[in-house]
Amino acid sequence: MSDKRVYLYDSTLRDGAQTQGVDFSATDKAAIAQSLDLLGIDYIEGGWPGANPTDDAFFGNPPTLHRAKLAAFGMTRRAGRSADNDPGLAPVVSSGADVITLVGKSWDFQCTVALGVDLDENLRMIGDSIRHATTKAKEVIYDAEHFFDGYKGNPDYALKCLKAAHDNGARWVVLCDTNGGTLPDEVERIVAAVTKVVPGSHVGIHCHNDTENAVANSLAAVRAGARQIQGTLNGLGERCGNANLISLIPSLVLKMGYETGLSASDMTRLTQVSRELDERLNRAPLRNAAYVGEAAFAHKGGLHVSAVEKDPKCYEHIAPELVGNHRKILVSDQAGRSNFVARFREIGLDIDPKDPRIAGMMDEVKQREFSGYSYDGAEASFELLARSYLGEVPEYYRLSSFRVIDERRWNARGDLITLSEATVKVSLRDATQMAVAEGNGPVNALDAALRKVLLPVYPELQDLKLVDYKVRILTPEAATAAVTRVLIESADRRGNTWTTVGVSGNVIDASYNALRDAIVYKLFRDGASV
Ligand SMILES: CC(=O)SCCNC(=O)CCNC(=O)[C@H](O)C(C)(C)COP(=O)(O)OP(=O)(O)OC[C@H]1O[C@@H](n2cnc3c(N)ncnc32)[C@H](O)[C@@H]1OP(=O)(O)O
Ligand SMILES: CC(=O)C(=O)O
Repeated sequence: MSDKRVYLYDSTLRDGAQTQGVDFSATDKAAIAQSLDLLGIDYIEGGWPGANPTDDAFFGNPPTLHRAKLAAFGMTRRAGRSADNDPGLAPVVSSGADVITLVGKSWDFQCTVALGVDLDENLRMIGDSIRHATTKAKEVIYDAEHFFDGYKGNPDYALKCLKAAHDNGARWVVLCDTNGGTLPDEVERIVAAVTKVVPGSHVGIHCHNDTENAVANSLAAVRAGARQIQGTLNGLGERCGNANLISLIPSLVLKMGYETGLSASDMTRLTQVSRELDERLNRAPLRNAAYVGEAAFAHKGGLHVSAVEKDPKCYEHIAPELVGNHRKILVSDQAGRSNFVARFREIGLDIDPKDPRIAGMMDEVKQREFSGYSYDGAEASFELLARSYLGEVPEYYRLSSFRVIDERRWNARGDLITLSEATVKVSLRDATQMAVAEGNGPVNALDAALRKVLLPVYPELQDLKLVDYKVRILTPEAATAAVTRVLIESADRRGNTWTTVGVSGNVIDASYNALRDAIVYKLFRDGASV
């Protein structure tokens, strides 16, 4: 095996499950394991058999893996027990997993304080447990908890712990920066010292992100000779998390020239895998996530876009496609002509880059951004603005007025309820039409009334769904008189999504503006006839 091969060990389902706010079901775990397997990760740590019913259910019916080895996690035997008579160790070693990973102490301070055992007994706990595990699984790994703190305090003892594991059959000894306080230069120095005792091809690294250095520390360990990296998807994990495999893998492969189990085509799935995890956790993906974030290759500054148009290398450290991401050109008050021209090309708007109307459009966007609009997250409103400026957007309807009433009252059953009612009046194909609708809130009522009046003429709107509604206060110092910005995300059944923006000192008015753009954009995209 090449000296450049680094093995990836994913702990999303174990250390990741220790993240505040994360609670995987056994089904979640199976789906994530399959996604990691497809990606080309070498080891997938499924959890701790015997620790909770979810992990028991997962190991009771493990997913079929084609490329990865499944690892079961546990701790070394309790003090004073034998390894084959330890009720905590038993479910781990009999889990049927290909690999058993046992965490054990390697910091003398932890032995005396946390375990309350003498240092020799801890060495026996490690050796006995590892030896016992080797009789039950094909491969055994020792996670040396607090290794770096231990090494700094008592290097001889920390190394003895590694030797106890290695000499008793551990395939890997993994140096854990459990408290996450070690810096890259220390990691590199200490790992280099360890490889004089245990060969680097048997040394792994497990870093926590408490100083935001988990990825840098893992890369430093590899530089010093370690050949296994433990980490998690999107950096999940106890406290500040673990080393983020999603950003670590491309750095390791594309920048440092190491090999992993991922092929170049597997790497193009990184963005998808990262976002699928966020989707499962019901949280928004981090926009500025390295490599895979929506903003990782988004260009906003006019100078940047002008140069990226000539050669993307001017402002991109790698081609976004290598990790399955894509380039994005934003239009905002930071934009120059190049941003506009690039954006027009993206939306298929045919305009000569030298057209003098572009300057007028730029002024209008900058003025609107000054008043609170933000177009870099509301592409559909920008497209409507640009196309309207060029006279391409028909007037599908003209709003004459709307009125919204909120009422809080007791109903006949004695419950306190709040209802909204909206009335809209529009001119539509030369006739005035009016509709009234109720909703659980004013925007909901307004949306319902607009649909009621527009649907008979534009059946396309049947297929318009509002999927997200966000309000941001732009002038909090003005308290309840503040200017608000509303962003609405809409979707249709074909899977198209688009975002629109509205701004006003009145939140209903701002919502109407964003709602109007959402409707008009849908009609325009569908080619609705006026
Ligand atoms: C660095 C890490 O992230 S390691 C992984 C940490 N993950 C978790 O803890 C999640 C899963 N853990 C659990 O579900 C529970 O803690 C269990 C089932 C493992 C143990 O639960 P309990 O038996 O109730 O023990 P509890 O968690 O309160 O305390 C841990 C015990 O293990 C002992 N212990 C801790 N580490 C080790 C070790 N490496 N080897 C042997 N014993 C250990 C502690 O001294 C303590 O013993 P005590 O009960 O005699 O005081
Ligand atoms: C094993 C582990 O999770 C740690 O030491 O951080």
